[in-house]
Amino acid sequence: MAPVAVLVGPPGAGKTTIGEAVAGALGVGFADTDTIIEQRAGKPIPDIFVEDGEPAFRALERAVVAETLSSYDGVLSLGGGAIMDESTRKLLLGHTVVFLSVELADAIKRVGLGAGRPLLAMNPRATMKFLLEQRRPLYTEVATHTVITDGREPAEIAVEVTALLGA
Ligand SMILES: Nc1ncnc2c1ncn2[C@@H]1O[C@H](COP(=O)(O)OP(=O)(O)O)[C@@H](O)[C@H]1O
Ligand SMILES: O=C(O)C1=C[C@@H](OP(=O)(O)O)[C@@H](O)[C@H](O)C1
Ligand SMILES: [Mg+2]
Repeated sequence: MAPVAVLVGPPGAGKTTIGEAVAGALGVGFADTDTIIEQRAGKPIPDIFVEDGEPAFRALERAVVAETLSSYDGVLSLGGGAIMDESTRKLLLGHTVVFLSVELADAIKRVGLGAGRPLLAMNPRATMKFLLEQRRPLYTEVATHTVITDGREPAEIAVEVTALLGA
């Protein structure tokens, strides 16, 4: 069993929003690893970062991604930093992976002051700029498809992603 598609990209790319819409269009389930992590931890992501630390979040994330990649058959959205882990990147090989790309201006507009995203809690613009530069090669490495989202409405992006999945 494997997800119909795995969505990756930086915070604000629209992985959660587009993933839900694509799953709806395909008539399949939708899962977001961040939601599963919150359920497992019994608390929201910012609380995990504050109380347990980022390494604890990343360990939980690695386990949840590995599990869902082998057992989930709907559309799966990952958290933006999941691809930082080398073992996760290896596990993505052979999957249909859609990189939703977004540049700094739109990413910042979409995440605002970073509420709910602990990495962006301080200096959201500078942090986002750094994350985009650091991670772009990794998103590209794991992607089988890339969809540009800047200046586009979610509905239009979802139609493009659904079409490239052959549906
Ligand atoms: N193409 C888009 N245009 C404008 N706003 C968007 C777009 N995609 C997502 N958003 C908005 O940006 C915010 C972040 O989207 P989300 O799906 O949570 O992104 P991600 O899961 O990649 O971090 C949400 O408020 C969402 O409604
Ligand atoms: O970029 C990151 O490292 C993170 C992105 C978040 O998910 P989104 O990309 O859905 O915002 C969430 O997993 C966590 O706050 C860490
Ligand atoms: Mg998300």
